Amino acid sequence: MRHERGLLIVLSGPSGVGKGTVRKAIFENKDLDLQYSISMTTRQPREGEVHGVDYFFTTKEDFQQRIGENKFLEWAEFVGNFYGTPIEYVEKTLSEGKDIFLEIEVQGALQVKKAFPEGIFIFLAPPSMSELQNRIVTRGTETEDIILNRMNAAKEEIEMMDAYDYVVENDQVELACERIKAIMISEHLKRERVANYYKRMMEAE
Ligand SMILES: Nc1ncnc2c1ncn2[C@@H]1O[C@H](COP(=O)(O)OP(=O)(O)OP(=O)(O)O)[C@@H](O)[C@H]1O
Ligand SMILES: Nc1nc2c(ncn2[C@@H]2O[C@H](COP(=O)(O)O)[C@@H](O)[C@H]2O)c(=O)[nH]1
Repeated sequence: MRHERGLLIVLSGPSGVGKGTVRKAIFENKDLDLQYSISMTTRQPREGEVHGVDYFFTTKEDFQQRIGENKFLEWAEFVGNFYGTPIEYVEKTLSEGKDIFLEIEVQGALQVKKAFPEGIFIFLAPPSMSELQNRIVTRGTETEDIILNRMNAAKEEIEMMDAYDYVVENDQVELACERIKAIMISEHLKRERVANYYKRMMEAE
């Protein structure tokens, strides 16, 4: 039996920890029937990024107008750019009983937790700060200044780990994926058990 609304899963953590890499690996498994929430950003596209696949790229003016129109479930300014989760797709997906997966930074995740306390909040943690820096440098997409700012943000973000339901270390991509899949399966089973229990109670009355 499937509960009526889908699950909202938030994967968060510092820049460069591997959220995108792990998320793409999770989405390779089509059995999970998971929808990805494509964020909107004012950041310039990186080489190879596609509008409507990686992000919806937009201007600061358009982003600010959307904030005024309450078009975001959450939004945040992160190291000089705006990022936000379009609310309409999230609501539509959940109301169709499908699970939705958000990959966002920490300020945004905490906003979502207030709006959706029933969501599943997963913090992806690096094996060490030096490995985090190594990953973001090796990715080769950011300037030295931006890397420094993102590493400074990472120190504050790591302090918020306690606010999450789960902490998953991304030591190896395959292991991190397996841990996240196990969390999602276990959360589904828990909700099904609760729903079945209530159904039995109602039938017994
Ligand atoms: N477990 C891992 N071991 C080694 N390298 C990894 C691992 N996971 C990801 N990486 C590498 O680390 C770099 C950063 O990964 P990725 O872009 O997925 O991070 P991110 O958290 O999505 O970053 P951002 O928040 O800036 O978008 C990439 O070059 C990726 O290949
Ligand atoms: N609060 C939000 N954060 C988001 C969203 N989409 C992505 N992000 C996070 O921003 C940083 C930087 O991303 P990058 O692509 O410029 O490296 C990273 O932690 C993303 O996960 C969002 O909609 N809201």
